[in-house]
Amino acid sequence: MSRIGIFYGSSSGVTKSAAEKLAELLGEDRCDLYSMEEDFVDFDEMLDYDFLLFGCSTWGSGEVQNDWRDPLLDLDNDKPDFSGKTIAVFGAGDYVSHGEQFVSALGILHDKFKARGATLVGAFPTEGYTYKYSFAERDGQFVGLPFDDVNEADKTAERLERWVASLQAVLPEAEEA
Ligand SMILES: Cc1cc2nc3c(=O)[nH]c(=O)nc-3n(C[C@H](O)[C@H](O)[C@H](O)COP(=O)(O)O)c2cc1C
Repeated sequence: MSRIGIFYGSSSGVTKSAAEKLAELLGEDRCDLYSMEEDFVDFDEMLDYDFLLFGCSTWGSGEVQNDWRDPLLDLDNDKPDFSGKTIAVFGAGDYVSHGEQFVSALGILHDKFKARGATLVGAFPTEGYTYKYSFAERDGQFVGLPFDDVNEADKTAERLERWVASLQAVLPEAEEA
C-alpha cells in the first residue's frame, strides 16, 4: 500500500502536533493519522501499511508515552511480523529537565520494531541538540527525529522539514490522482 500510516502517542499534544505537521508535509491525501489512545485497536491496522511513522514522547525516566505501553507489551507477546515494513520514529522530549534520558522512547520503539523484522529509517544528526544521555542515540545519530517544544519550540518546524526531506528517498511513491 502506498499510503503512509502515522501512529502517535502524546500526553500534552506536542507529538500530536508534530504528527499533524508531518501529515501536512508529506501530503494529507496520502497519510492516515492514528492516535494510539483513541484509534489503535491492534497491529493489523499497522500491518496494512508498508511505510509507517511512529510518534512517541518520553515520560517517566526514559519511558514510552502511556498509550504505547500496552501495545509494546502486546508486541512482545504476540510477535506480529513487521518484515517488509519500513518505519521511522519521532517524538518530543525535554533536554533541560530530562536531559539524562532525552527522547529515550525513540530508542525503545526503534529496538522493539526492529526486533519484529521492520526496517528502521529516519536517523537524524545529533548536532544542534544538548543532552547528557539518550537511549535514542546510536553511532552518533538519533534513531529518529527528536524535538523539544518545552525549551526550543522555535526549532521544531525546521527539524520536521529537514526530516521529511531526508525521508523522501525511502518514501513510497504517491499514487496518481
Ligand atoms: C513527569 C515527566 C517525565 C518526563 N520524562 C522525560 C524523559 O525521561 N525524557 C525526555 O526527553 N522528556 C521527558 N519529559 C518531557 C516530555 O517528553 C515533554 O513534556 C514532551 O513535550 C511531551 O510530549 P507530548 O505532549 O507529545 O506527550 C517528561 C515530562 C514529565 C512531566
